[in-house]
Amino acid sequence: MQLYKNQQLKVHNSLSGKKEPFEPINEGHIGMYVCGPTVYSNVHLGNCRTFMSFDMIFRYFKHLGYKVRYVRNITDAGHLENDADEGEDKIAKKAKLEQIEPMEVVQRYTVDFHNTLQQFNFLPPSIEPTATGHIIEQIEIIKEIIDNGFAYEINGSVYFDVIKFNETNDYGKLSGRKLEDMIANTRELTAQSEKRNPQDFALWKKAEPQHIMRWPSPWGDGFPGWHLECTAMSTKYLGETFDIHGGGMDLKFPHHECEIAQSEASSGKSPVKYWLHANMLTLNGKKMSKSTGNNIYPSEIITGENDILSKAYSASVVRFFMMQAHYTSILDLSDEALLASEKGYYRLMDGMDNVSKLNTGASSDFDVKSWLQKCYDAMNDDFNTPILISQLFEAVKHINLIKEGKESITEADKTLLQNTMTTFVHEILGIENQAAAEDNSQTLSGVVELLIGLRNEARSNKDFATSDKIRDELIALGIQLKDGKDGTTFSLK
Ligand SMILES: Nc1ncnc2c1ncn2[C@@H]1O[C@H](COP(=O)(O)OP(=O)(O)OP(=O)(O)O)[C@@H](O)[C@H]1O
Ligand SMILES: [Zn+2]
Repeated sequence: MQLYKNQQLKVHNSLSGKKEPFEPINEGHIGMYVCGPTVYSNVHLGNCRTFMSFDMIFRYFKHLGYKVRYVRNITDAGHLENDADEGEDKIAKKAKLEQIEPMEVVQRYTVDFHNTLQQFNFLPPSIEPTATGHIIEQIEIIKEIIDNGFAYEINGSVYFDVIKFNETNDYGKLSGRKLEDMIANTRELTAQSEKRNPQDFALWKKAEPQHIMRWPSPWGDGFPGWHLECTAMSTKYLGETFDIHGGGMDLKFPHHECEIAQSEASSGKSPVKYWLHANMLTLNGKKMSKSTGNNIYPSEIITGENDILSKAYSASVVRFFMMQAHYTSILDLSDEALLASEKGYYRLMDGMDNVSKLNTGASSDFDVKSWLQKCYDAMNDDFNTPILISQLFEAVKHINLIKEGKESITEADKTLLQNTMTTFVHEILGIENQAAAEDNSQTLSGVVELLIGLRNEARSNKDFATSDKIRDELIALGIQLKDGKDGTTFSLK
């Protein structure tokens, strides 16, 4: 795709609070980091919404022709139960509860995360680093921050000195908070706290003897602070200053504020040009959240096994529902909203099926080129997917009128319309045609059954060269045949 289409692309930068023209640091290239999940439990639909917003953004950048390096991490250590650097490590706590190794917890929920995202047709990120794989990098950053005078060691732990940092830098510029207000509003330090000030945050925590996830460091055995992990992994793969940092709104403070402070205190540079924040999915008007139990899991929606919704909804319908809201708006999940999305989804898929069957004429009543521009205008206005979808329905309206013979379209416009619909719906919004996918899988089953029949015939004729050839070539295509007493079955590898 030609780069001219992004000339007007604007993105909402949380740092300035404004929509700004998007200009990458290196022409034609984009570095994007998104905070990944802490893998201590199954991802709920709220988590999925944030990752889906950035999947759509990743897809659009790729479509515009950028070379994108998209880094989304896995937090597999160091995320404590609360923001005050107190409480247990979320993963260690779960491991104790289930009487398994912390790394078994990590593996179990990383697999769940990947499976869930695959169901929703996500593209994999370019790099998916883990926090525990980057301990050395984190220790190096802590040393720099200490050397620059912005952190102190106490009792085997290292804390970031927020008050010292704020003397020369602005702590709070992302979240719009003022340190004086934070100090005024903070409760007194608890007696057992070793921090100099309640606003200080942990870069490194000393591991108590019973803490399993521990690494050696210049300050003794311990583990890294959650905020530091993202600084280490983003700068390692994207550089000291990169284009986009994303995450849910709930991470703006303290997590992202601390990331800025850590970078400024180590490299002296502001780490990110554009901070993008996705808004929350709510249920009954409240944020979906693991800790409060106010949530629904994707598998519960797809199977319909839940007490909240009246029926099951497919992953494609759920994705369509999410894309109908702007990524910076709150979205509430309800049966009515999903039912409406389901109707809309099928109307859109029918429209797309009908385009190819349209009769063409000498002129067009539908100005496809200016419609196409409106689709780009919507996406270039801070990825406005609801406006884009209203444009897609505008096209469906014309498709139906052309089908009924009330309007006409030229062959060239029909091709452009068909290609544009496919591009925006499948490639950019990532919405699949569920029925077509099911049809394809039925066709595949039919073809494999036919080959199994031919192989059986060859075997009964003692033509083993042919029967082995069919089996081996299917294996090469990723299809495994299994002979049992009830006949031959197949599975996809
Ligand atoms: N209700 C929600 N809607 C949208 N995004 C959410 C929601 N809840 C969490 N997220 C996002 O999911 C991502 C993964 O976060 P993480 O694994 O740390 O979840 P969490 O904070 O433990 O979840 P929870 O808030 O449910 O306890 C983060 O980017 C976070 O902003
Ligand atoms: Zn992060």
